[in-house]
Amino acid sequence: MPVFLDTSDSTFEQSFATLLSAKREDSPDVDAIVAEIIADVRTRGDQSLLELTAKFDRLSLPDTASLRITEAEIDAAIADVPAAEREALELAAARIRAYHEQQLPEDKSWTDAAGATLGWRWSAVSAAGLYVPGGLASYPSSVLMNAVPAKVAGVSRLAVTVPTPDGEINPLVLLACRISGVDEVYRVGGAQAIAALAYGTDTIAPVDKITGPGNAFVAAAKRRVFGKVGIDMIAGPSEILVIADADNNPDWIALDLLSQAEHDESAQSLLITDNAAFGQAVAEAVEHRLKTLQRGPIAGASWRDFGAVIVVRDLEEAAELSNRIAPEHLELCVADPTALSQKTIHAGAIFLGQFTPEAIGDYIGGPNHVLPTARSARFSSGLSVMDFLKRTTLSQMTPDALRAIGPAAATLATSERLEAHGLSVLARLDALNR
Ligand SMILES: NC(=O)c1ccc[n+]([C@@H]2O[C@H](COP(=O)([O-])OP(=O)(O)OC[C@H]3O[C@@H](n4cnc5c(N)ncnc54)[C@H](O)[C@@H]3O)[C@@H](O)[C@H]2O)c1
Ligand SMILES: N[C@H](CO)Cc1c[nH]c[nH+]1
Ligand SMILES: [Zn+2]
Repeated sequence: MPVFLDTSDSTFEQSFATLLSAKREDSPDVDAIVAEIIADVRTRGDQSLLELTAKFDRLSLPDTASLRITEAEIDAAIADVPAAEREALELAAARIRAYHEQQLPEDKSWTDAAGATLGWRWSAVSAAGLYVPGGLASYPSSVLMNAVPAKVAGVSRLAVTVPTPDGEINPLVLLACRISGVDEVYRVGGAQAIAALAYGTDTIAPVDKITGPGNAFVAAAKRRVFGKVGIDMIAGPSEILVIADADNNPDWIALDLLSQAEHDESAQSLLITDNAAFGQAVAEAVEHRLKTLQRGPIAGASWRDFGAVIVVRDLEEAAELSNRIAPEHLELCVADPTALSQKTIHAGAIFLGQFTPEAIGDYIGGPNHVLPTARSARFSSGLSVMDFLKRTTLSQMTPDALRAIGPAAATLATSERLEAHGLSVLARLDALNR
């Protein structure tokens, strides 16, 4: 992929199509392994969890009771968390909670002209399961982003599964569980954790909805249990699109692009600018910063590996391209970000103005950082309180309401050749007219 694309070049559409089509599929091998693991957990329950945990996480547990991380173990693990990290996590949780409380929808009920009382009611799923990836890939912030909305929605039982490779766990993950009100934590990972949450074992009671990111085995397992339980989404590699004019600090923009690139070697970081010289300055700043990064998949990499600069004629064209990209994260570093945001309608999350780096949204802003990737922002949204709620419709007829609309129901039932349907209405109408 060339680093620079220009919409006025004749080859632009072809290069842009290549950018859009970059995606990752799970291999059929992974799916076959996952199918076997799920079947084994369904048949052998906790015994299968113990064996798979020993095999994949190199952790031999003495008995099934130790699959659960006890409150005392959590207390011990979080005791030494430095105050600054504890306070930052607490501030993040409070801000995420306050934001998600605003999302709570209202029940509705009204009586229409026929006299029918109609409406709907929201209620939380009874139990939710949250998968937290293990090892270095585990983010305490992601625990908050999943667990807090579940609790705000009113989920009464929230169970977390997290692999503990070689018995190790990030204490901040446990602290985030504690702060956000998680009820149970299990040291189980991979497809076996998803199977246990979906089907239940003697130790892990089944849940109704599973959320949370994970590797290819976790993603394949979530796909397979969907239907038995609800799932949030299958999160792909991170993406960021920055639209910036020349009135920006190239180094700030370079760091924003790198902030998502460092999540994953398949992450994508794009800059759209109406000023070619500014685009060049950002590309140079990226290369410079890359030399100084010590850790992660992009240390030592080149900008060419994960990003591109697209030079456009004007911001109108930038908005059009942005809508075709439908990025997970969209930063608008332009003079009037609000005006531009009204034109950029397909994006998971929008960050307005040069003082709103995307990293604020990852941790502390308040909105959720679990967002649609791989262009799915065209038709879906980030995780929210709504993911843990369902809507039940309500209808109540009076005799007059049944007299008014019942005959039409009976007519439609007859036209669909559903005799009992029609009779269930007509029997009541007969009684009312007697
Ligand atoms: N999108 C996000 O917000 C986000 C956040 C954090 C992590 N992630 C992603 O989560 C993933 C974390 O991956 P991870 O592997 O470190 O942790 P993980 O917890 O997702 O997976 C570990 C588990 O995978 C299973 N596994 C590993 N090899 C296996 C094999 N050969 N056969 C069957 N099962 C096997 C094991 O059960 C192991 O416990 C990464 O892909 C990362 O990008 C995404
Ligand atoms: N940007 C990631 C996916 O949107 C979430 C994250 C967690 N920690 C830091 N960032
Ligand atoms: Zn991030």
